[in-house]
Amino acid sequence: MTQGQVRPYLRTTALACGRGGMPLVVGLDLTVGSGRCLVLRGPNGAGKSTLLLTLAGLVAPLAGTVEIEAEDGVHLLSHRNAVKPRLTVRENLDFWAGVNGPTGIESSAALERVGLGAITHLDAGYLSAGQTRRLALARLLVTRRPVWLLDEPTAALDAEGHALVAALIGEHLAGGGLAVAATHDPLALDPATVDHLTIEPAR
Ligand SMILES: Nc1ncnc2c1ncn2[C@@H]1O[C@H](COP(=O)(O)OP(=O)(O)OP(=O)(O)O)[C@@H](O)[C@H]1O
Repeated sequence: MTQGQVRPYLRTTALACGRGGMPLVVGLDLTVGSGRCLVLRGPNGAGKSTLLLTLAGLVAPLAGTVEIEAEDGVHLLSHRNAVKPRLTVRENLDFWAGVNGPTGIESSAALERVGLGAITHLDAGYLSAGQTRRLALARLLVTRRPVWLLDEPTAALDAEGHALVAALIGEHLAGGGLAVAATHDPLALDPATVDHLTIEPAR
């Protein structure tokens, strides 16, 4: 974080969220501060993605509030990778830098970082599942955002990709950011920076 920047935080108060009017998570009081990662766990269908979408403001809460203090907004990495198959890998990233603002590292550096440096010219439609996920991760790097909401960030990634995700989150936290990550995989983060929340399935 640069001097003078507001330290980000995310807070929910008596939050209830769900889909189709059906509550999945109720009475949630959370605070996630700068330098912290909240790891969400729970079985398929418990409501982790729904909670992340609610935190992102894309699904309205059934009750309670979500408060996010962050000067530059939020990144949501969802199941959908938001990759345009007819654009090259590089064009995809430049598109997102244009939409979100090129406030992070250069597209070429971001693509090197996620292991796609040799195929920046390739149409994104030709990427493998793991390569597509890596391209989505590069989007987090080309625009600096203090709050990362990550839904299954390691989905489709190999062992080296899992380590990459842990390293990227670790650097984000060390830079003063915060993250909420839903995952079924182990995330090799510094335990001192991590809090855990298990979402139990609604009865
Ligand atoms: N638009 C919708 N309308 C009604 N129900 C929905 C809608 N979208 C999702 N659901 C339901 O909401 C529940 C929670 O789904 P959600 O994707 O949040 O679970 P999750 O914990 O992220 O699961 P997973 O671990 O499989 O990713 C599921 O039962 C799902 O079928």
